[in-house]
Amino acid sequence: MDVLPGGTPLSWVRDGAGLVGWGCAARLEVSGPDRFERADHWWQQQCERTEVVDPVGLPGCGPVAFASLAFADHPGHSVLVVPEVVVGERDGVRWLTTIGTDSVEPVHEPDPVHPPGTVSYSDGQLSATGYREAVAEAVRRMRGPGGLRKVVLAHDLVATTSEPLDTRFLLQNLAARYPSCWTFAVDGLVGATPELLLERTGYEVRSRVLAGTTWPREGHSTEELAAELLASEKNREEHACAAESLAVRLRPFCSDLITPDEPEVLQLRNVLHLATHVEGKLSDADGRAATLLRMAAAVHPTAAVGGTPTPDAVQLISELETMDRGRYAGPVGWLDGGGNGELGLALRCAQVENTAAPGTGRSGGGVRLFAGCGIVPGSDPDLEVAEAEAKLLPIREALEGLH
Ligand SMILES: C=C(O[C@H]1C=CC=C(C(=O)O)[C@@H]1O)C(=O)O
Repeated sequence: MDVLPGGTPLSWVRDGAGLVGWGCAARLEVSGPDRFERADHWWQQQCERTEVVDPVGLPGCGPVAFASLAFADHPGHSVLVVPEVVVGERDGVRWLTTIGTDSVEPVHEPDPVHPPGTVSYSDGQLSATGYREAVAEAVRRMRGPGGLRKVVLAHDLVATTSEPLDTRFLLQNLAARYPSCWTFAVDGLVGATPELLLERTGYEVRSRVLAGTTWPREGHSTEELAAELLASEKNREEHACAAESLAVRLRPFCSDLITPDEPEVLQLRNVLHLATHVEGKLSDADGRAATLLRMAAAVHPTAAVGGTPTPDAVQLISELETMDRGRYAGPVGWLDGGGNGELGLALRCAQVENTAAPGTGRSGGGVRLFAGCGIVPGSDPDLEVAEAEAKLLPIREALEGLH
């Protein structure tokens, strides 16, 4: 991450390993219900046209596309960026890839990272009060007839910085505080997600499904919070919906799929989640295993970000949230030319929109933060507002440079 120049960096880093990139050798923007399919087709074409010299041969070597897909079929656009330069690290091996040009000065002394100055917050398209009402309405509907088991509702918050935002400031702060999360940046969407939608390495596929949350409270030890979370019927129901949705839709691609019966607890600085690790072996019935984007199209949106049943939940999200999620809660990550890649869910993130800082006459920064919560019939709207606040903390603290 330290090698990234300013501008619009690309990142997918966890525990100091992963990929960072910059420059743009090729770019695709797509939208609509067939965005995954079109992105998949485009990437395969790019790879076919590219002559590759790769003496390293690890996943992530050779040409790479950083991808960030819109949550919804409408509205929202999805982006794939093939950087000119990629620096990667995996299993202690470091490499550098240049794409599309010989003239790039690959790794240079990057310009210094600029702090964002003072940060102020204002309501986004859906305020915390509006969010509470949306959650209460969802609970009312779920307690009536209709059969909706779960819906994930989110809201946004706008942060304005007195100085233009240097994305690297956010990336470095997020990676320092959340090393076990995937710190990502693709086309101005920046975050540190704990949730892995799908990882494909050769014929192996993995997922880390998260749903069901608690957060640190005074007078409660981490062990007490974890035990309470595991025993909470409401959180177990939220989690079961999410784990089921992933497993049921991933299974047709696999000759073997292992889904543990019981969730574990994942502990982060700001929250604790119920977590299920799913592992599978891809089948190659037609001589080729499914591509990562094809599988992502089938599993998205899981009930970690959508709900159960999916069509009703997605409809209710668009009715009650009254905001455009953009690429928040969509798949984000990277793909290589060999079919390997990792796609997380774009959570604990913000969309960077550098704008004029109000009243200063200077160019400052604008960032839209997002956080959402799984709502089930047993949800308490006040607690969901507090949970969303806890999920906004990673970006807020990274913006404010808190240690
Ligand atoms: C939708 C978000 O989180 C999801 C992932 C983990 C736990 C969740 C929950 O307990 O509600 C959410 O399903 C978010 O962080 O914006």
